[in-house]
Amino acid sequence: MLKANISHLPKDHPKVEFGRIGVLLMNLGTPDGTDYWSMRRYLKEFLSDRRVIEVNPVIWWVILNAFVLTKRPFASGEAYRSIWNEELDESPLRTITRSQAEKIAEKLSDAPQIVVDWGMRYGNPSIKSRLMNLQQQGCDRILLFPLYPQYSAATTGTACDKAFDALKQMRWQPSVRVVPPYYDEPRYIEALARSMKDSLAKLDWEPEVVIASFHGLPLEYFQKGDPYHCHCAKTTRLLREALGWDEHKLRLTFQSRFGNAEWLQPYTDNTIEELAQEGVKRLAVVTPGFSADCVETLEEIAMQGRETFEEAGGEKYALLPCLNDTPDSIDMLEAVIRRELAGWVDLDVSQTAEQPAERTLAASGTHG
Ligand SMILES: C=CC1=C(C)c2cc3[nH]c(cc4nc(cc5[nH]c(cc1n2)c(C)c5CCC(=O)O)C(CCC(=O)O)=C4C)c(C)c3C=C
Ligand SMILES: [Fe+2]
Ligand SMILES: [Fe+2]
Repeated sequence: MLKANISHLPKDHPKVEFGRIGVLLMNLGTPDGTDYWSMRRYLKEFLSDRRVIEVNPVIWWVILNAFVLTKRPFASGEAYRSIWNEELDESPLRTITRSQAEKIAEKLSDAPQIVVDWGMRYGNPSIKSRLMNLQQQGCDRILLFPLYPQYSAATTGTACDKAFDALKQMRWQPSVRVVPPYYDEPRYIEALARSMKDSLAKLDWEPEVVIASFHGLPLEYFQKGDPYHCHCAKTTRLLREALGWDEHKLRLTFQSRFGNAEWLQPYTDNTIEELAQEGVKRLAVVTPGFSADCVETLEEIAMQGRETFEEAGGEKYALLPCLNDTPDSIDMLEAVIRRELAGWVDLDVSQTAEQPAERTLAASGTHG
């Protein structure tokens, strides 16, 4: 640990230590509780984000306050209650993200100058509070790691905005790097494929079809140039190749629609229903775009999805878990971090992640 030369400063000037490197995992966020006011506070912050809702802000303000925030907190609160981690009184997303940070920190203990922390774009712990904390611990270089394999302005973009907003208020800013989206990293695809095989092996039945369901996005955002759809398509194509499956066995769909506009298609709920109506009896769903299980996977896919499938005539249904804090997932995240820290710290790089061999300069709009 280096000590700054502050001999020219007054005696009561705070002691300044620097030389540490911060790694900040950033995920979406989560309410502090499932009651109306906790839900409302969380949804208000989320749905006031102009990266998430791109409609006219004045019109949206009226709709949000008059309609959405009077009803949605009740429905969302119920969904969160059905998956809440009662033991720790928090949402699964928060439990898993914290565990990911703790496990990564342990794996990086060969470099004691690295400090790993985690923060949420909406709700707590806020990205700003964690950045300040890292700085107070002596981090003058910080690696921001948005935990979204596929880039979207509505997730990765806004998480980085929030970090940069905090940096804007600092006199002495740390140097910052951002981990790129990892949708086509070989280690991510391999981890997904292995995790799927393990989960499928635990079932006493074999699915006829597996759906790869990603969080949706309004179609208009894609038309304006958001690469999210292409990243999802490429992840799915690489996953098919890794599993040796074709387009009928592993289908790409999009879930969690909000509002009345058209979103990316095909829709997960409609696909689940159509497959059952077409006579598919055994169906599994995997959600590769979520780095951790959350309300969108545990409630919408595991519970609502099952109901949809069974009501339409399906018999066997399973949600395959996200990568979460499994050893494979932590190894993959650690490898990406080690690679991205190159030049900042002299790390054992035998464990770093290889860059995808085939990532090329693709034209925007190129599909998977
Ligand atoms: C209203 C527009 C929304 C857009 C656009 C959107 C994009 C988007 N979201 C994720 C990942 C997650 N979203 C989660 C919850 C969630 N998402 C929206 C709305 C939009 N998301 C809402 C209103 C909610 C809250 C729950 C609800 O009321 O339905 C979560 C789960 C958080 C948790 O605590 O469990 C995740 C993760 C992505 C990847 C994405 C765009 C690509
Ligand atoms: Fe969302
Ligand atoms: Fe695309």
